[in-house]
Amino acid sequence: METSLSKVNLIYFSATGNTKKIVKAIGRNLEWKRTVEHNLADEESDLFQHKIERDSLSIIGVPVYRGRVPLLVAEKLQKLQSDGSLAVPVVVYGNRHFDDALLELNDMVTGCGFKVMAAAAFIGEHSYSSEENPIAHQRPDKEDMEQCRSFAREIKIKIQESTSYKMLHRSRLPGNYPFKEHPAIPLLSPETLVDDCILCGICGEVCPADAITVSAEVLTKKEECIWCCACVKRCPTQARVFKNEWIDNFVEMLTTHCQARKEPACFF
Ligand SMILES: Cc1cc2nc3c(=O)[nH]c(=O)nc-3n(C[C@H](O)[C@H](O)[C@H](O)COP(=O)(O)O)c2cc1C
Repeated sequence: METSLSKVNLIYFSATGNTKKIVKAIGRNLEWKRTVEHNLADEESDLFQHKIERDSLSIIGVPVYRGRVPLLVAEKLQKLQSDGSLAVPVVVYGNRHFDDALLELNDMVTGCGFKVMAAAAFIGEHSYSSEENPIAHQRPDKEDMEQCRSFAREIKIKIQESTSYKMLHRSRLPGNYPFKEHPAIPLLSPETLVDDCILCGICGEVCPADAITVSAEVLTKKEECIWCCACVKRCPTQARVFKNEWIDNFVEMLTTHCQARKEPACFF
């Protein structure tokens, strides 16, 4: 690719893998010589140690939680520093809505010193989707991947056509400021069915909030749990379950009202 940009950063948080898939698909289709992946859940990441290179483009992806950027992710994002390098904020939501999340991510990214050239909202399987209650089940799918390709193509054209990079103005993004409040939620977390648990430790490894410790039994710190369901989705014996009245009612609402397929939205 003929451009003065030396590098693409793929920066994401992705508890159940959808955001990662989308960000990587956009990155792949940019076909840059040098592409570096950074997982925001990785505490050791050198991402926070120095400013992002000025001649780089960062695709920054986060999932939508309750119409916002998840609090845990917001804390991490605030530590990023840029000197005016280009960024593309991307949110991934579970076919309900992304509400204020893209506008919020845009504001965070500009607050860190990035210049936003484009943004997008994609759809991924809902964290509470299951075979019995499918919500955006198995998305992103082939069509979503195709949309990642055309989004990347448009970014590429924009970069190749101009050296001054016309920026995306926040007024083009859906969402309202002040952002919707983070609602108060009950102190709940997935539980372990002791008879089915083989103490393999995978739930502890995949938990992005470090809420689970596995030794002679599985211990979950409810106050740390972000309800992401990574432990539920990755448990090899289906021993982790998130079933309670609150979640069951919520899943019923999603299953009833969020079946109509939503499509990705891209902004330039
Ligand atoms: C606590 C929580 C809140 C969520 N809130 C929303 C929401 O407001 N709108 C929506 O459409 N999806 C919502 N989702 C679904 C996720 O955005 C969706 O599953 C996304 O694909 C997860 O991305 P990941 O696989 O990268 O973690 C929520 C999921 C969780 C765990």
